[in-house]
This record gives sequence, structure tokens and C-alpha cells, in this order.
Amino acid sequence: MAFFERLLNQVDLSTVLVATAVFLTTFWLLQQYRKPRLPPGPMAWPLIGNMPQVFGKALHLALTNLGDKYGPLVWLNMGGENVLVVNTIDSAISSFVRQGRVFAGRPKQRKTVEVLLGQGKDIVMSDAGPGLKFYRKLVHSFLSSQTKGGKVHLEDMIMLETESLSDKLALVCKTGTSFDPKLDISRVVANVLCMCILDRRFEDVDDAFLDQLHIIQDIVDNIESFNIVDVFPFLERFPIPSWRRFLGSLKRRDEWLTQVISEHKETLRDNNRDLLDILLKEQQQAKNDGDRERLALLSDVSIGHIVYELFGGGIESTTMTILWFIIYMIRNPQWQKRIYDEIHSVTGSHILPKPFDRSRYPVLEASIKETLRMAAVLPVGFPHRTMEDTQLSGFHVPKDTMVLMNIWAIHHDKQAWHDPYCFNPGRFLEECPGERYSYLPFGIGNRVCLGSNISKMEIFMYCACLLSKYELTCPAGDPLPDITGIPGLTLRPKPFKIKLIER
Ligand code: HEM
Repeated sequence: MAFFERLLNQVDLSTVLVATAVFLTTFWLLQQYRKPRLPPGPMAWPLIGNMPQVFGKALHLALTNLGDKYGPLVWLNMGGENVLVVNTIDSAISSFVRQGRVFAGRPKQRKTVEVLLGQGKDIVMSDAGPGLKFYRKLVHSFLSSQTKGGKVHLEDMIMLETESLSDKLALVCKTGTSFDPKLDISRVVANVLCMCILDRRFEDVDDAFLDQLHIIQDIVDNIESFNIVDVFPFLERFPIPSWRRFLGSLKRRDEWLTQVISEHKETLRDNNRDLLDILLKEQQQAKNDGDRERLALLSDVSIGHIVYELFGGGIESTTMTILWFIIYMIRNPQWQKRIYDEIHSVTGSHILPKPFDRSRYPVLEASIKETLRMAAVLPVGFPHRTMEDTQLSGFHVPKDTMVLMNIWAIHHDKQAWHDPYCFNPGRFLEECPGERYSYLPFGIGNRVCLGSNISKMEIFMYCACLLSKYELTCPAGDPLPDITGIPGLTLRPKPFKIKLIER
């Protein structure tokens, strides 16, 4: 005791305060050192997090700006949810490929998705796991069997639709009128997917087709923008107009699918007409085997979701790509002429290329690749989720983090591309040596797009059809079509009209 009394008499108050401050600072620094280091990002506000940094702006552009400031990985908090943004090809490979399984989850479901799926399961919104693996394998093996060379069926389907597009273009060109190409393009895109998946096609003016297009649009709108019911689920009992409209669309989708599935069941034969036949036969097999697990994955509702997702998702992204191609061609007539000359030097006349001959048309192929780079139709892909705690480039990434692959930023990375905002198909023609392929329009890793090959074939044929006979222009007096687009889950071009001039 005497020792402490003597010590206290010798030490003045300021010394005690300094020592305490040093102790607390050291303790805090040690705590910080031991705490897992998260990727860098802007400071988050209580409750709203980093909403102000992205609110009211196109998401892909806001995230790209943050990437310029904070680097390849950006950490955000969106209304309480951890979000990691991946802005470069190297970090995309490190996460989605090298740690493919960990980064393959999908975010937790919200009310819109719950209602969209009902009792069923699907591919796009399903978490990684044996069910998803089973679905992906089935769909992948079917689609790749269709898109490999020598499959007369798919080639015939695409040629048939190309001819129907060609007839339509000839008709419009003859009348000399300008027109919005969206409906004609989406119809031929839809017909190939629909034939492949459901063995049916839509006629030129078909109310059933228009109805399905509206339903798809409504579903996409509701998924991409939070419906008020997602925020306050109890509101689903109230007559909120956007929610009622969404439910109405789902009812019409379900009626259509029930009809298509029951017609297929009644006419099921040994040979497979389409993907739906394959899924229904798998269902039958699971019943025969008494395999309850597989049967649960193959309920009519789940089969309906899978076919509708492939059909709806495929139409939207493929159509948007072709519309962007038209826009870039109108704005860059020198590339139109090069493609026209290429088609004519290979086929020797107005004859169209064949879907499996893409390698013979490098200029057209390069222009399509450059369109996919510039437009980045799915600018931030579909959100992923980490399935467990992990490390990425020396940073800690906790389980259940939402991960956004910023395809837009990767496609416009100044380190990888010279003048990235300039449309230049020469990049894919070895005319710009040294440019790195910071390029993943169809995603990468375990959740990579399942329809890339079929959509590439469709895009190639319809773009060839447009350019093999006509010069694409905008109507006299109209400004050039805009390249900023309408942001959302997909980046859609603003409505525009074209005029065809026969060459
Ligand atoms: C130009 C056209 C297309 C583009 C740019 C595109 C792009 C993409 C992208 C970026 C993803 C997200 C990958 C991820 O989550 O990491 C995706 C997923 C997907 N795509 Fe495509 N896609 C196109 C056409 C199609 C077509 C025609 C189909 C169907 C036949 C299709 C079916 C799917 C499916 C089912 C998924 C989800 C895969 C999963 O969640 O495991 N896509 N696509």
C-alpha cells in the first residue's frame, strides 16, 4: 500500500491522462488490426447506408464512378445489406471463377420473387446447390446439342425466321416508311426460342405474342425495381395498382403455361420435339423411379418457371442486343458498308449466310462483339451472394454479401481498352494489338449464361439479314438514335425509328 501511495504522490494528473490515452489508442489500433479488413468504399450513413451515392443515377454508372475512386473492389451498404462491387476482369476471375462455388449464390428472396415463383423452383433466382446443378445440366446439354454444327433443326428454324424478317423488311422498304424495328426483331427472336423450348411459333400480328411480351416486360420491371410490397409486405392485401398489375400478369403467364404443358403431356411421343418434352419425360422417369427428391424439382410449376425464364430472359437480352447493333450501325455507316461488302464477297450476291458459318464473316462477328462490349446489355449481371466467409485480394468478404459483377465497368476499363467509349469493331479484328479482352457479356463462372450460343446464332443471322440488302439510316430530320439507354436489369435503347434504303 505504501508503495502505491508513494507512486501516486510522484505521478501528476497529466501523466495519468497521457498514459491512459496511449493505452486506449494502442488497444483500439490492435482491435482494428485484428478486425477483418473489408474492401474500401465510401462511408455509409446510419440506416440508409450508401443509398445516396447510387440513388437517382443509372446503377452501372454510379458503381463505375465509385470504382474509379476506390478501385477494383468497392464495399457498400444498401439499406442494411452488405454489397461488394467487382469492377475489373482480374477481380471477376479471382471471385467468380477461382472461387466459383463461394460466389455462386443468389440474394435472399423478397416478396416479388416469392410471388413470381410460388411453390415452384427455377434457375435464375435459385441458390447454388444440387437442384440448380441438376437444372443447369439438363438445359445446357439440351441447348448445346441444338447449337452444335450439323443440327439441321435449329438451323432450319433460324433460317425460317430470317426469311420471315427479310419478307417484312422488303415490304417496309417498298412503302418507303420509317418504322420502329423492336416488335419485328423480338418476334423472330422469340420464335426461335419458342420453337426450341416449346415447339410453337407466333405469326406476324399475333395478340398472344403481344400479350406475352407485355407480361415479360411487367415481370422484368417488377424484378428490377423494388415494388413497394417488397419493402412493406403487409401491403400485398391492399389494392396497390402496380402490385395488382403484376399479379394479373403472373395469372396470364400461368394460364398460358398450364395450357402449353397440358397440350405437351397429351402429345408426348418417343422423339423429343423441344426442351419441354425432355423435362416432362424426366418428370415421368422420376415418378417411375419413385425418386421423390427429383420429382420435387420437376413439378409442373417448376418446369413452367424454367421454360418461361429461358424464353422470356432470352427474348429480352437478345432483342436488346440487336437493337443496339442497329443503333451503332446507323451511327457508324463505314462499318455497315464493310459488313455489306464482306457478306457479298463471301456469298457472291444477296444470298444470306448460314447460322453455322459465322467464322467466314469476321467483320460482322467483330461488330457484334463490339456491340455486346459497348452496350453491356446486362450492365451489372444478376446479383450474386457469397455462400460463406472468404478472402478476396487480401480483403475479408463475409457470408451473405450481395456481389455485383459490374460488366459495364469491365467493358469500359481504360486500362484494358484504348478509347473504351468509341465504337470500334477493329478491336476484335487484330487491328488494335495489345488490347486485353476485358470482356464478359454473358457473365463468367458457375452462373454463366446458358443461352449464349443460341443467342449468338440468332444475332448473327438477323444482323446479316438487315445489312445484306439495305443501308440502315434514321428518318430524315430525326436525330441519330441515342446511346445512353434506359437503365434497369437490362440496358434498353430508347425507342427509335429506322428507314431502309435498298443498296
Ligand atoms: C445477348 C443475349 C444475352 C446476354 C447478353 C446474356 C447475358 C447473361 C448474363 C450476364 C447472365 C448472368 C450471369 C451471372 O449471373 O453471373 C445470364 C444468365 C442467364 N442467361 Fe443469359 N444472356 C443472353 C441470352 C440468353 C438466352 C437466349 C437465354 C436462354 C435461352 C439465356 C439464359 C440465361 C439463364 C437461364 C441465365 C441464368 C443462369 C444461372 O442463374 O445459373 N440468356 N445471361
